[in-house]
This record gives sequence, structure tokens and C-alpha cells, in this order.
Amino acid sequence: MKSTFFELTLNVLIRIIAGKRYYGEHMADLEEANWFKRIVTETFELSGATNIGDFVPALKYLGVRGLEKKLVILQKKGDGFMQDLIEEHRKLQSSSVSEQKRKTKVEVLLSLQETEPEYYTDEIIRGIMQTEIDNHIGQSCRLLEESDLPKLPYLQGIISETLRMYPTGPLLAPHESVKDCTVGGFHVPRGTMLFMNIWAIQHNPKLWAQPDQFKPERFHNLQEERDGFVWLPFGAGRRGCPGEGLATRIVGLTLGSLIQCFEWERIGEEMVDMREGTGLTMPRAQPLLAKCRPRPKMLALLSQL
Ligand code: HEM
Repeated sequence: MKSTFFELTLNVLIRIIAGKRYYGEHMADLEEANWFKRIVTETFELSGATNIGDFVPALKYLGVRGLEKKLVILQKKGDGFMQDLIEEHRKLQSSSVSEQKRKTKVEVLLSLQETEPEYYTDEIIRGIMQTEIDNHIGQSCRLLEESDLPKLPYLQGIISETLRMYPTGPLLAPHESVKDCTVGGFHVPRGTMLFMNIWAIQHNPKLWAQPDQFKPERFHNLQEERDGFVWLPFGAGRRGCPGEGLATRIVGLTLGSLIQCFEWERIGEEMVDMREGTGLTMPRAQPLLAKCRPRPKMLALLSQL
């Protein structure tokens, strides 16, 4: 499932950015797809790595800057990739682009560049595109649509409960205090790096009844979990995740469609291994393998896709 979901995620991102797809039918250049995949994979690997220089600053002066050097090289690769996309769109724009066509993000940014060239430089456009990257019923005669999601509270509960027990970013992103402050009686000097252990908050038995049990129904009508800062898989506040709306829709639509269209089974008698591996986004220790077959009632619809 991991490689399939990875390809889906890359397709969603590149369709928003440049209006093309890398996997499945009507795919663009395979070499370009692999290059994009490598940049995204490396970004996650390097962002999850510990920079020893952050904890022992003296090492920086001794020249131990391995991670920093790798990040600079990665930034250059990302810049090159984005610049190629910008050039490709420029060429397309100068040929004939129908006004009716829905615009990709690069097209919108390039048209802004025409009106405000001082602000929307190529460098700014590359930065905006990359931020997006760093950072998605029953059996009926139609496929699940985004507009169905608000009517599916249990599906939403499954997603919220999964993000409670297995938060993708268990320590959120590192934050730094801009000035001295006092939090819960503790003095926090300016420039302190803060990690929020949301894994611990979301498993705290004082806040959650039977925290180690998977109970999607606990989220039924429970908006206050969010307001009480006890459910924080997307962080909160000004530096909270700007992709939350997109992510919850894509995850809801993907999971809902997989349940709607297929019957799922484990590959053997053993329960699914839920142990956690290491990495920035808390991957599974063992990628998920599962068996699926189309639901008989969905065969006709699936064969038309
Ligand atoms: C299930 C999917 C996702 C989860 C669980 C998630 C979670 C998070 C978390 C925990 C943070 C750090 C927040 C903090 O430190 O307070 C974050 C930041 C961020 N996320 Fe997401 N995210 C998801 C999907 C996305 C998507 C789809 C995008 C963009 C298309 C995105 C873009 C970003 C960006 C740009 C930041 C940095 C925000 C900043 O520093 O101001 N995320 N995300």
C-alpha cells in the first residue's frame, strides 16, 4: 500500500502545481517522475535527521556540517526542478492556452508575475511551489465524491482516531521562541527550540478514556477535542499545518473509495504489525501489505474507469 499511496500523493501534488500526472494513465515523462520522487524522499529523510550541530554548537565551528551541506545540495536540486516546470509553462503560455482551461498553480503564478514582476520573481514562485511540496457510502452506482464526506461521520472518526493514535508528526515541527516567556510556570528564554510531544498528549489517560484502544466513535460530535488542544495532529495556530483541509479531503476520499470499491483482507492469520519505524513522519516499521478484490456490485462501475 505504501508505494501506491506515495504515487497517489505525488500525483495530487504535481496536478495542483503543474496540471500533469506521473503515475497511472496519461502519465508524463517517467524520468521526470523519478526525479521528483527522489527529491521528495530525500526531503523527508533529511528533515527527519538529527543535526548534531543544533545540540553541540561547537561542532559547527569544527567543520562538522554534513547535514547542512546535504540540505544545500537538496535545495539546489529542488530549485532546478521547479525552474524547469516554470520554463515548461512559459513555453506553453506563449503558444495558445485556452482561456476556458482551468489554470494550474504555475500558470496562476506566472500571470501574477506579469502584473507584479518585482514581487513574483522566479525565485519567489519556486519558493511558493516548494512550500506546497514540503511540506489528501455504501455501494451505489456512482463513486464517492468529496461532497459526500460531511455525511460520513464514522469515516471521519476513523481518520481522526488514526491520527490520534498514530500522529504523522509526533513532535510537530520544531518551534523557536521569539522572545522570553513563561509557560506553565517555566521560564522559556528567547531562542529556545521547543518540541511538542503530541504523541504523549494524544495517549494521555487523563485526557482520553482507554487511549490505547481504537474507537472512532469517540469523535462523534466531539469538536471540543480540537478546541481543548488535546487532538493536534496538524498542530495549531499560526504555524499549524496549512495543508489540513486538502489532506483531510484526500485521505477521506481515498479511504472512502477503497472501502466502497473493494473487500479487504489481511495477507495471513497474523494481525497487522502496527509498530512504528523511524523518520520525520513516523512511518510504519513494516509497510502494509493487504489483499483486496473488487466488490461484486462495484465491478460494472470499476470496469468503466
Ligand atoms: C495527513 C496529512 C498531514 C498531516 C498529518 C500534517 C501535519 C503537519 C504538522 C503536524 C505540521 C507542523 C505544525 C506545527 O508544528 O504546529 C505541519 C506543517 C506543515 N504542513 Fe502539513 N500535514 C499534512 C498534510 C499537508 C499537506 C497536504 C500540505 C501541503 C499541500 C502540508 C503543508 C504543510 C506546511 C507548508 C507546513 C509548515 C507550516 C509552517 O511552518 O508554518 N501538510 N503539517
